[in-house]
Amino acid sequence: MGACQKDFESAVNQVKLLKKDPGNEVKLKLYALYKQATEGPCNTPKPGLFDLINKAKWDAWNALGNLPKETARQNYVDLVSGLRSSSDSSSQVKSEADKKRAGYDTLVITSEDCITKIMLNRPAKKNALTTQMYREIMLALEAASKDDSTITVFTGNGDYYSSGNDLTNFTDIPPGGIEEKAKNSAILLRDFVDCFIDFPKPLVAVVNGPAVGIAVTILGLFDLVYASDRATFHTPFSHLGQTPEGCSSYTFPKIMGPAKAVEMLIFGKKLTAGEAYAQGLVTEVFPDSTFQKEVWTRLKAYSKLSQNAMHISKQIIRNHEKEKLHAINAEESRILQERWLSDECMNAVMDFFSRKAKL
Ligand SMILES: CCCCCCCCCCC/C=C/C(=O)SCCNC(=O)CCNC(=O)[C@H](O)C(C)(C)COP(=O)(O)OP(=O)(O)OC[C@H]1O[C@@H](n2cnc3c(N)ncnc32)[C@H](O)[C@@H]1OP(=O)(O)O
Repeated sequence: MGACQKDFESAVNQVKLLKKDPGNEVKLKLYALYKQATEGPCNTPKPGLFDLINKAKWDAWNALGNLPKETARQNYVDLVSGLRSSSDSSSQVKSEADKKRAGYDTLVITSEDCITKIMLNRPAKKNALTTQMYREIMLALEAASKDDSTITVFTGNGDYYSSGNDLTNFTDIPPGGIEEKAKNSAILLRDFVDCFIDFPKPLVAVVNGPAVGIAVTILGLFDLVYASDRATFHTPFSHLGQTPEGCSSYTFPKIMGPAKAVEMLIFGKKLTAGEAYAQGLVTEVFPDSTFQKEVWTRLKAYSKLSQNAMHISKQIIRNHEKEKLHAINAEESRILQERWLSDECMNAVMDFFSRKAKL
């Protein structure tokens, strides 16, 4: 039986009494279901690119498509009921999420010595990027662009930097179907990459281990890339029926020349850290045993340099290409939206999961 208006109103009140912050993804789901249950399908204008929070809310609501109001009401009540039972059973235990900077479930963000560090934090999944993670990274970049740090650093927790897009993003299909998912994912990808193109402060990647897919391509938009000698750089797009993103169709040929870019982006050649350094993708390689110590000593020294001079220098170096990069990003995202619906891509994703199932 569907939830009645009274159940729904009671669930709305219970949300305000939750003991534990349910995290951004759940809050977005609650928001979207609430709007759908009370107002029906989203038909308000889409917020601007830099209005990140309202845009994330709009995306979440819009993703519900034509879900009937009654179903949204029931889903809201079910979600709140699940949150209440998990919060009751875990209230004694301080969860991992509580220890992190509030509001991020998939990242650990710290600020020290004028450096904001954004650490990808799904080590058991090799820091594969879920849709929640893409959104949290955008929010973290927005916050870092405004905080008083001089430098922003990305790194990964565990043995991987990141294994790229989480392939479960392909299996989590909403009621609107795969076409709608592909459309929304292309918007998400475009917005995600735009945040890197526009990021105003020096952006540093501390590549602690292997990097795959979008975790590699986006490096072309970073200002410094430091790599452990354990790191590798792999863009297996053709193996996955996919095509380059992160503006790499432009930045990689520019950085390493077309011949080497083609080896990586079309043929999926995996580079060692030394090879990536030789091609100009990596600024410097360090032995893994001293990697953290050497890199952070260097970054702490850099972070004391004049903040304004560094930011203005970055604008001078990057600004004249921004428009071009945005156009390339839009085109790469548009092409991928089609690719994701192809049999080649679907079969490659299924292969990954069926190989896992056989192990
Ligand atoms: C309808 C359209 C929706 C699309 C939504 C798209 C949103 C934007 C997309 C932007 C475009 C991005 C493109 C890319 O990034 S392409 C690259 C994608 N990545 C991969 O293909 C890597 C896949 N993973 C692997 O090949 C291996 O896991 C890896 C070599 C990374 C490590 O192997 P190893 O044997 O050492 O470890 P495991 O495989 O056992 O991994 C441990 C657990 O982690 C899970 N895992 C790892 N990586 C991923 C991943 N990328 N996606 C999902 N899951 C991943 C793995 O399954 C293991 O999990 P279990 O312990 O539960 O088995």
